[in-house]
Amino acid sequence: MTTNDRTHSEEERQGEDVDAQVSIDSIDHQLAQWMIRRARMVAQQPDRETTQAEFSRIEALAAECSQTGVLDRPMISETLKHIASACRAAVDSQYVSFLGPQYSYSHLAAMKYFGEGANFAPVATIAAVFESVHRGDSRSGLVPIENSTDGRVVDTLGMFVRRHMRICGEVLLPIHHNLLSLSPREEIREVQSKPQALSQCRMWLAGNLPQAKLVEVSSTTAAAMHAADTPGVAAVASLPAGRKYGLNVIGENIEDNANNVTRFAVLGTDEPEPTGNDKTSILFQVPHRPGALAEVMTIFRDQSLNLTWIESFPSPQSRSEYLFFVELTGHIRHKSVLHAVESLRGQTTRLEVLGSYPIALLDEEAG
Ligand SMILES: O=C(O)C(=O)C[C@]1(C(=O)O)C=C[C@@H](O)C=C1
Repeated sequence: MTTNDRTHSEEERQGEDVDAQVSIDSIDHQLAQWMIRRARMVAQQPDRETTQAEFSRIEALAAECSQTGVLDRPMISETLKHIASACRAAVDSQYVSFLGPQYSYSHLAAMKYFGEGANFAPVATIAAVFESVHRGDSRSGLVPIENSTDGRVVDTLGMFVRRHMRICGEVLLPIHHNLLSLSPREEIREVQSKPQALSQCRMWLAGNLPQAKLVEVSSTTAAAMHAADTPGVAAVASLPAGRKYGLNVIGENIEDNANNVTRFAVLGTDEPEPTGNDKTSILFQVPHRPGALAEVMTIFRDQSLNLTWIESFPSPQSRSEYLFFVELTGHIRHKSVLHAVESLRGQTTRLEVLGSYPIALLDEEAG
């Protein structure tokens, strides 16, 4: 018998004893009292563990408790994370901003990273997320940066170029789009969504609604709101957005690539410690002369750094000059990363280390 088996059988025995003595109502009372006690305890801890450390602890606990076979692991971990984030929000009025309204994919990613109980501040554009964090109205922000089908999110990269902003984490979210409307499919004359979402469903829309006009709006949830106001209009948006606005699901999982995943960057000033599985994001500009970029690339090669992403972006200042976004595995506190950054200083006209943070995994990769 392992320690775990012993713990579980003891818990099960205790569970049976409880069942014999108390009612569900009294268990609810106790749960509520423990939640209040937890929030008070959080308030008394000025040096609280980070949300991500807390969530890792909760994941491990959920995995252990799910072995009883009574409640499954995601149910236990999501509920505990919800309580943990609500306890934080109760004692700390820091906001997380994202491209809203509620139930946009950015909101779903923010809930995955910060927990459902966090204080959220939806805003109307990606630029407004950056401004909110820059002004200090929000402590953190969450922005889409890259999609597996559609590539980089231009609005986000453009804001990194214009605003000095740090990245302190990332979230990977599988994106399953839905066609949502009050009207039946044959009456849909217009499909609205954010350009990225329309692009991720381009083939499905061309094949299934070839006559419909495609209209770009500020977010997928904005599209769902319009579809709820106007018969004949459909939205490409999340299922929770469709539920919120009372829309019918006309088509489910309409993304062209079943493995459609968007990566979100978490904006904020936190500086996560190395975990052993980190990446570093860098933004730089090289002098406008032949071979300048090739020379910079040798710096990464010489330090044996593995580049996981590279994107070029036109400089807003000078036509035909480019900035480069690079992500590499490793933390800025690792010698090889630090040496590379020091060498880059001598060979670039602009250099920003956006941040070092843990590499995100999809739920199925995390186990
Ligand atoms: O409109 C939303 O729901 C968003 O959160 C934005 C966004 C994006 O721009 O990439 C996020 C994820 C999906 O890829 C589609 C849309």
